[in-house]
Amino acid sequence: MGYLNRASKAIQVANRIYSLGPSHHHHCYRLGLPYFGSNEHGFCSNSRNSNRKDDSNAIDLSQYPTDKIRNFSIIAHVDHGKSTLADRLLELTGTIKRGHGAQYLDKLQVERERGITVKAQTATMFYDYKSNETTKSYLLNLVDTPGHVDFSYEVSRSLAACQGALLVVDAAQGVQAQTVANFYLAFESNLSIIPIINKIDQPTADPDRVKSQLKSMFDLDPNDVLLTSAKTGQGLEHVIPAVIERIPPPPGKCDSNLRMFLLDSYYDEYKGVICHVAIVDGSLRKGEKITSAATGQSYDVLDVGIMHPELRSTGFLLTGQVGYMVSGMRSTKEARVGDTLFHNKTIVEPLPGFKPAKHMVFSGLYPADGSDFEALNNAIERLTCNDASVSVARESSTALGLGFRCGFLGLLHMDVFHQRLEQEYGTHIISTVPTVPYIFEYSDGSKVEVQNPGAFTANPKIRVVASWEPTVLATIIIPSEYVGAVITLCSERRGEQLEYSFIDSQRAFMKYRLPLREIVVDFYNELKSITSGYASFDYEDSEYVASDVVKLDILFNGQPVDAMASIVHNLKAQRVGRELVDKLKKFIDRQMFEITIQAAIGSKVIARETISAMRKNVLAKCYGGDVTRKKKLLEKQKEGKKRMKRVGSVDIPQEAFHAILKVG
Ligand SMILES: Nc1nc2c(ncn2[C@@H]2O[C@H](COP(=O)(O)OP(=O)(O)OP(=O)(O)O)[C@@H](O)[C@H]2O)c(=O)[nH]1
Repeated sequence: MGYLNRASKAIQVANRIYSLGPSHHHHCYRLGLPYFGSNEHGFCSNSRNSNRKDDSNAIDLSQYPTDKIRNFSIIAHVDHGKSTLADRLLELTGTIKRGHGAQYLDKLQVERERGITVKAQTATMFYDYKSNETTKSYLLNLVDTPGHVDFSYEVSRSLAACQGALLVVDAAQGVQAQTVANFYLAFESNLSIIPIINKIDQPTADPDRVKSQLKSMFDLDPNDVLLTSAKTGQGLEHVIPAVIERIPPPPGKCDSNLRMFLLDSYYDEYKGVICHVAIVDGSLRKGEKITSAATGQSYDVLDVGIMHPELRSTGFLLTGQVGYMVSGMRSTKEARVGDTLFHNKTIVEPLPGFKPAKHMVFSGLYPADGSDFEALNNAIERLTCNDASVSVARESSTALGLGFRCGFLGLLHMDVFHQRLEQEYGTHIISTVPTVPYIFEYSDGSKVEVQNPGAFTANPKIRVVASWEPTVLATIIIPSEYVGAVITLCSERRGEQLEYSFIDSQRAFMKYRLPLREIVVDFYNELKSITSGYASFDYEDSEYVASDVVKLDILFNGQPVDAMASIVHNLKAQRVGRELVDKLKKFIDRQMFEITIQAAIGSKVIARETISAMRKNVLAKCYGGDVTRKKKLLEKQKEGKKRMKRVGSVDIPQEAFHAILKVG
């Protein structure tokens, strides 16, 4: 986990949540770097100098025409060391002090716990490059990217502002699934790729083997490969010279009208929406008026600058530069990633934008205690300010009351969102079984997309005649001895093998088409466990395929719990129904009356369990009259009650809702 994520995210989080007082971030605003005034005719020449030479902190961006700029990204499989490498490059260029990264404001709790990077960040560095006896100063923009599959949209977003990428591969682990996925993202975007074999200090490092993998899989010349250890510093001195020599400068035209690409945005309590932008053509200055190609909305540019790595106001940004802009947008929803922004009253061709983030996993979120609806509403609103990739719609459930249906990019994205709601906003939530969007066709020819199985009720007049489910194309790389186990797992999950080959004598490469539904629940953990942790896995969205799916209802004392309904493949319905009922039984305490739990498809019951009546008395465990213990126990019971949901007359604990996530 690197400085970039830690610093920028932590600042946002700290300001919003922990009220730490003035942060580095605001300090930087106060430094108020000089504003160079306006110039109608381009800043492309390096003729402009700072008019405030007395300010040693001044950064004069006009000294950096496009040929002195390099924009690049670091891409890698999770844990191959890209954040550590990014930190080292920031240190090497004096952007942060050595060791500063580790001591800097903490990163998000979820990131710390899960060891993943949630959001990509950008930093500008300056480097004096000596070649042929002359020294020239370069401006380098490093765009950090997250590693996890759920966030691959962030990878493609960051690549749009780059002309090159460092492809980092662990010297011991070699090419892994996300190395393949990231390589192709970069390759398809026509980026210059600099292969780096990192962690060469490890005793198990085998750089020659990794070099031949890179050659055979991606046709990368072994002579072009850099060998580094981001830990010991070995080989790092060659990285920036390679960036300058091998990556082309940004291609934009400085004498054209402004075309600015919106890379990302986040919400800052004090400044409002802060946009990360790349200036493709022309230049942008504070005080100008700009318009969004996507919405037609106009804004005043209130502040412009670079991330160095904190926000440093520079008053303008020139062709090819990457930085931030504050423009009085009220919510990150106005800042559409991939949007083109241009000066008012100019006519420009919008840049090719991105596909909007595609929501692949949906789940209902309800307050564990019904009265906390407003608190949950507030928390979700604030959290989505910084994660516009979550879709939110209100819904209500007979079992759970008022709540929200949220769409996520993947299961990890969903988990992270849930965890942040609880950790950062102190909300207690009940989340329903995650589901993927299915398409149903009725006998009258109409089609519906179903994101919420609970709300999908059969209409006796029009029958369902066909159904489709989304699939993914999965890449799996494993040591050859695990091939059999992986093939078994994939066929249990209804996968279709598309490719099977060997990367080298020890590693197999497989491509599968798998129903998204089958990987949403616990696929990755299972894959890891049957391969002793050696499998690497990545996937991309693919088409919908026809599939025989049915709605499975769960009923308590004859009453369906809409939040527990799911859509499952017909062939698996029997088994899933049985497992759900068995599992639920374990979570329901005996109550004053008998409880029946049933799984049903339409009116056909496929599994049934009963819990006989008995009053559970927590105090029975207390011998004698220890008052404090008694009190504690009662408190605990009260706490437990809060997390119960009453369906009809049956109390269902939150754990029961969570437990059923794992079935399927
Ligand atoms: N031995 C050794 N360990 C390294 C080196 N570079 C990074 N690491 C360690 O490898 C682990 C993963 O490094 P990160 O930089 O967090 O990896 P990442 O690719 O950024 O991971 P995500 O941000 O989670 O995608 C950390 O424990 C690092 O300390 C290296 O050159 N040698």
